[in-house]
Amino acid sequence: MPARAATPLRHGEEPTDPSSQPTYGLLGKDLAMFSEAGFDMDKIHLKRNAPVAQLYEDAIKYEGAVIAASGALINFSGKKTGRSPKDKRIVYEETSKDDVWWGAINIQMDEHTFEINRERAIDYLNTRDNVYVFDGFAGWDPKYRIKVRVIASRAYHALFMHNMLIRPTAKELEEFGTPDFTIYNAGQFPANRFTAGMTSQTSVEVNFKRREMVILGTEYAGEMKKGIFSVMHYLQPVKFGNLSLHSSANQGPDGDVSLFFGLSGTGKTTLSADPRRSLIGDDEHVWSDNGVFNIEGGCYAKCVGLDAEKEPAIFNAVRFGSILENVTYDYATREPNYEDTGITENTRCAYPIEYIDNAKIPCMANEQPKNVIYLTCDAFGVLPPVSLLDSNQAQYWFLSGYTSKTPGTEDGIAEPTPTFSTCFGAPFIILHPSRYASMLAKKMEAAGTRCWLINTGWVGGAFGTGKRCPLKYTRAIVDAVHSGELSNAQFKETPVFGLKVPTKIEGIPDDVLNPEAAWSDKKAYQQTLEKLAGMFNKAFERYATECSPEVVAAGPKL
Ligand SMILES: Nc1ncnc2c1ncn2[C@@H]1O[C@H](COP(=O)(O)OP(=O)(O)O)[C@@H](O)[C@H]1O
Ligand SMILES: C=C(OP(=O)(O)O)C(=O)O
Ligand SMILES: [Ca+2]
Ligand SMILES: [Mn+2]
Repeated sequence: MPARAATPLRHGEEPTDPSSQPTYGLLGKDLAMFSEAGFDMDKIHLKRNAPVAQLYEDAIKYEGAVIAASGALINFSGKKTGRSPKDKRIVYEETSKDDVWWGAINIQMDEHTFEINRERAIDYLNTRDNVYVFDGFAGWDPKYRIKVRVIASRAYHALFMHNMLIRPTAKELEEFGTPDFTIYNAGQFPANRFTAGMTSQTSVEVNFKRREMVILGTEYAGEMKKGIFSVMHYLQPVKFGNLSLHSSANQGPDGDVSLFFGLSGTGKTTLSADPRRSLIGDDEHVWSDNGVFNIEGGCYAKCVGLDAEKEPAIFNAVRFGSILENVTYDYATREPNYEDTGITENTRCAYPIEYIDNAKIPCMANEQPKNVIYLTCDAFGVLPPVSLLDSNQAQYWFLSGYTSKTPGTEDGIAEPTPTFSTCFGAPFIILHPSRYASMLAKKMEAAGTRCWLINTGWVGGAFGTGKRCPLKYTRAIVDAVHSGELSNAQFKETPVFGLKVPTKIEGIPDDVLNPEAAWSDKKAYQQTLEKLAGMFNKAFERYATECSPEVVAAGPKL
């Protein structure tokens, strides 16, 4: 932690010279940078890397935040409580245009429109009394990390990125210099719908040439962390030859590393917080020649139904410094109500990674992953809770990215919605999926990594009739992967999908392991299975020319 001011303050006092404090002020050379960017430095009160308590006080004073019984800060993100993928754009410019996979995920924006929106964001920030800056790093490996600057209108957004980026030491902050990437977050201030190319009041846009991101018309804090993830999904492969991963990662007592891929809400954060293993990170990683490193300095857990018994590590991370987003609370006790989905089902908590007891700091491992786990949330309830994939299947399932979108994580999603989210994170990829997939296949082959498919979604019937696979069973399956029990198991191949399913796992009822047995209506099971297989075949058509015939053949057979 950086040093604090030497002069003790009395109640209500502000430091007379905030710039004398390394954690708070700005040096002369930094100030010039802000003036050049268009900030009205005579007018706004710019707070850089402000102390956590100061951000609390400002969020309470100006934004209506409250303090929860455990000391966490409860905040609300306003109208938007999930990401807005339809409003995300990438600037079309000569330095990156040949690498970007243009289309519905990476929607083009022209340079001029970006500049209009950037100016609009800065003009809005100039109308504020307080503007918050957080300078930090993305990427724990010093060789591959980038310097990120966040400029925001809300204290809660600064605290969020304080938690989610890697916090600099006082010395690193003093020597920070020019950032590699800057986010201008104007929060609630809308885009102008009459600006060419704007289709709504929300705009989240990335410009690789200017190394900037602009956010207008959404206060959902997740846009910032996933925005930096998109930046890393471009920079790591293109500039460093590294593979960026939408996965969590942890490490066992013998050093073995596991990666858990999965779209939002499938279980990356929950399953990687494991008392028997140290946590490397819950969401965004990079696989380099040296091993695996986390991009972030914190975690962003879903809070719906959060329970002290079932998820103790996450429950106990909700304390002073953590941000609860869109969680309601009891007025008298200030206890959060994790059952209430009145605002959104996508309630969240953002906390620094060291709030998890067995976090591995620095968050990296000089080991090639031994196990890769694909988490799929199958809303049809026909995929087995666990199966072993061979290398062709591993590539096929990664490109397919079959899962479901969970309620609330994206604007407009109200119930689990089946989707093919390539690379288990389509909204965040920048390059063509086959570039990530072929890097992954090479790395897994070189390291002899095993690949498992785990269905954290429905069992015994589809969403509506079946139930979500109980967490205790999924945890038992993950334990069986790590203990080696599953490597030595007997497997049986399923019809249609050709998945190798273990015939027995300690602690898991046989009818859970075998989805057909779990469905009471066998005919409905068969029909649903075939329907899903048809969806796979259709979805894979677009990748058929991008991979080998063996990979294409690893799909379902009807
Ligand atoms: N079998 C299961 N496996 C994993 N998560 C489950 C399971 N059943 C219910 N859940 C719930 O689903 C959610 C998973 O969310 P999370 O771990 O935050 O996903 P991600 O990190 O991939 O976005 C949590 O609220 C968790 O309690
Ligand atoms: C934060 C998000 O995802 P995840 O649950 O993967 O962290 C998100 O999709 O907005
Ligand atoms: Ca101005
Ligand atoms: Mn997560």
